[in-house]
Amino acid sequence: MAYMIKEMFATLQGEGAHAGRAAVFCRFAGCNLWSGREADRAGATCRFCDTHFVGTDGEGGGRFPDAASLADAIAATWAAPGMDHAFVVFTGGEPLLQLDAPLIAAVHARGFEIAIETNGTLPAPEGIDWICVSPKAGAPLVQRTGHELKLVYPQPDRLPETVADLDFRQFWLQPMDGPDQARNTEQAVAYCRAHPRWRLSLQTHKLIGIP
Ligand SMILES: C[S@@+](CC[C@H](N)C(=O)[O-])C[C@H]1O[C@@H](n2cnc3c(N)ncnc32)[C@H](O)[C@@H]1O
Ligand SMILES: Nc1nc2[nH]cc(C(=O)O)c2c(=O)[nH]1
Ligand code: SF4
Ligand SMILES: [Mg+2]
Repeated sequence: MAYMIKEMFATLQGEGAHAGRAAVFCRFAGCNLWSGREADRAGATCRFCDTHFVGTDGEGGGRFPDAASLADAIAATWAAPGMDHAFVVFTGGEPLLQLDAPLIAAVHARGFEIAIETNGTLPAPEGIDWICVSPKAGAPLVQRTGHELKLVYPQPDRLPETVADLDFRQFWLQPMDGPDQARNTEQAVAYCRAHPRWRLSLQTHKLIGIP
């Protein structure tokens, strides 16, 4: 099948357990919780999104006709000289609308470890090495296992208590970026101090001005 990619770039993972690690980010176009149009934001299920994911017009984006062509592009974007610790993060938009077994196999064959950032509303296929689920208020949580759970905070209708006992290795609170970012960060710090299962995830790429 063809894959629609908004953008693809080499950077450091900014968030969560792998923060600071070199990675290719492959951002799929489209999401099931928001159209991506500002006019629709107020009526969307997910209203705080910080990302442009409509279309295929970004740096390194495009329509890739098959898994081999997309995996080749990901390998060409990897910026280090060898494939030691090669790492790709599939994100979006919602990557589980498109990520499938042929693409996982093709990217593994080129030497990558595979991570995903997902809203958890769709089941993840087998073979992903690191699953980060970020539950959203008002959306079903289908993918209830994984490696890290990263909750954007605060979401009054998706409290940390409702997901803290799911089968994940690590639990992160990520302050919601936007007009209340400073207050949201204070509240996330307070929550982590009172509930030590939870760690603070800062969006470090934004702090240092890299993509
Ligand atoms: C843009 S989303 C794409 C992947 C997937 N759709 C998801 O929501 O997990 C990537 C990550 O950014 C987080 N995120 C989106 N908007 C944010 C915001 N305003 N502040 C903090 N984190 C945000 C998401 O919760 C998710 O963990
Ligand atoms: N550097 C960097 N780290 C990230 N971690 C998750 C991101 C995302 O948009 O999914 C992201 C991103 O957009 N850039
Ligand atoms: S689910 Fe993810 S990509 Fe979709 S609107 Fe929400 S944060 Fe953005
Ligand atoms: Mg981002």
